Amino acid sequence: MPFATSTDVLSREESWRTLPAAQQPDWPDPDALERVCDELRTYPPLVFAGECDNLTARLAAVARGEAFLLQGGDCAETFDGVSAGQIRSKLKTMLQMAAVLTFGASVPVVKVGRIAGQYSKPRSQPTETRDGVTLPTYRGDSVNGLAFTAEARVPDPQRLLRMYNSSAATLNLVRAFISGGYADLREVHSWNQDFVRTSPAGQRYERLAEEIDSALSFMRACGVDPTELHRTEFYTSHEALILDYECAMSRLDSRSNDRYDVSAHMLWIGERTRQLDGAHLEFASKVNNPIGVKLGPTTTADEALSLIDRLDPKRVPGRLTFITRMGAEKIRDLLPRLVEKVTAEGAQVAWVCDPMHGNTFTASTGHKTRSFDAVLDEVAGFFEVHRSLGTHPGGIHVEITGDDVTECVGGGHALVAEDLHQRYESACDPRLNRSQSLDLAFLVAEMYRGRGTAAGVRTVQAVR
Ligand SMILES: O=C[C@H](O)[C@H](O)COP(=O)(O)O
Ligand SMILES: C=C(OP(=O)(O)O)C(=O)O
Ligand SMILES: [Mn+2]
Repeated sequence: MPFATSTDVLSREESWRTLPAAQQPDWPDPDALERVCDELRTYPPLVFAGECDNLTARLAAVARGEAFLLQGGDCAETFDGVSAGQIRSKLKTMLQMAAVLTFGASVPVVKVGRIAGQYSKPRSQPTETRDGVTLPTYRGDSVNGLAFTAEARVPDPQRLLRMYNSSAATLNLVRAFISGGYADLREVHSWNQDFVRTSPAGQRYERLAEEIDSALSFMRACGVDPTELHRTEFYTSHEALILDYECAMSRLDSRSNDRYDVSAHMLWIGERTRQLDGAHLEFASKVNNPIGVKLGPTTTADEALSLIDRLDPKRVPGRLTFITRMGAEKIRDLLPRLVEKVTAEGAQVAWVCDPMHGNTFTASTGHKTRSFDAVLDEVAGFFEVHRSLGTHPGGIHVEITGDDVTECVGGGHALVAEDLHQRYESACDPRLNRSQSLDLAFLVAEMYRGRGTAAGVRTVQAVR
């Protein structure tokens, strides 16, 4: 029995409750919330502390420059999205992107989904107005409903139980796919079956899959068929936003007596909740999972150093990942100073680029969107900065889906604003669809190999 569940022990670790917690729901009935949290505290962990430590070790390799992080998935998972088809299609897209990056860039890829727990959303505005009616904003399925009705928008703590159950069901299927052979590299063609004929990205992928096949056949012919090729690791992550939930899901590991948030392998703190004197940092500082922090364009180098002191005082490589999301127009100006100061201080963090959240805009049609070119440009800027400083561009953090949605403009099919209404299905931010995601993976692999400057990669894209 790896975890102690005594509430006496748990209550010692609630120091975050004395600090201001941004972006928390206005739960109408605090007693109902408390009853839900009491119940969550009795539930089994979704992940095991040892798995979190394994991910820390993988992220340490990223920080040392020996591996690349691919972190991706929905902006907001939904309870309705917990179906075999949708889970398989998200996993498939991540596996295809990882195959492209591993083979195309010759680097081990650490795969982390925004999955099995990404149900809570921070928002820019507390309310939303449509046709003169003002209601509280949607804060993710863990809090309230997306439907624009007064009833749906009331925060309901019962949803936190559904978050746990939906996370468990999703994770169960992900684990089954991973251990049952679906993620075996020998399946590299089958992930593409429903895709290859219809899409240039699918056709390009098919050619790469053939090369992987040849390489595997060559290795087998040489008598080498290492089991590592048939085993894949896949980890889960989400934003640690609703602290009552995350705290109720924290447990002591009986092996080490260390505390872990067992709702996911990795947690990150968002741009809107990373205040140095706030509750989210306090909570994250008390759990041993690998932690990410989003760094937006207002982040100062001193803030970055203070974040390291708070979250990684022992300087454990792999513990802390900085996920920068500056915007394509700002990254080349703002990132160098952060990286320089952090590097000079001697802290070994993993640097990862989120090219989505600094590049959101409202299209002429009223849809919240992102342009594939801006996404690509931010990644290119990220590579340029790290290359010029001699530091490691450690990965990408992206909002993607396995479905053929029309949420971001540009990419291989050159979607335009007028296309967005066709399949705009995101509950929150616009995601890259499957073919845009694969396009991105190919271009990132080129940048990683050093062949792709920003301009060069844009030319490759234009002539395809
Ligand atoms: O994904 C995240 C945030 O919730 C989102 O970017 C905020 O979007 P908003 O400006 O629509 O609230
Ligand atoms: C809210 C998000 O990002 P950020 O905190 O960077 O705005 C997100 O990742 O969905
Ligand atoms: Mn988002």
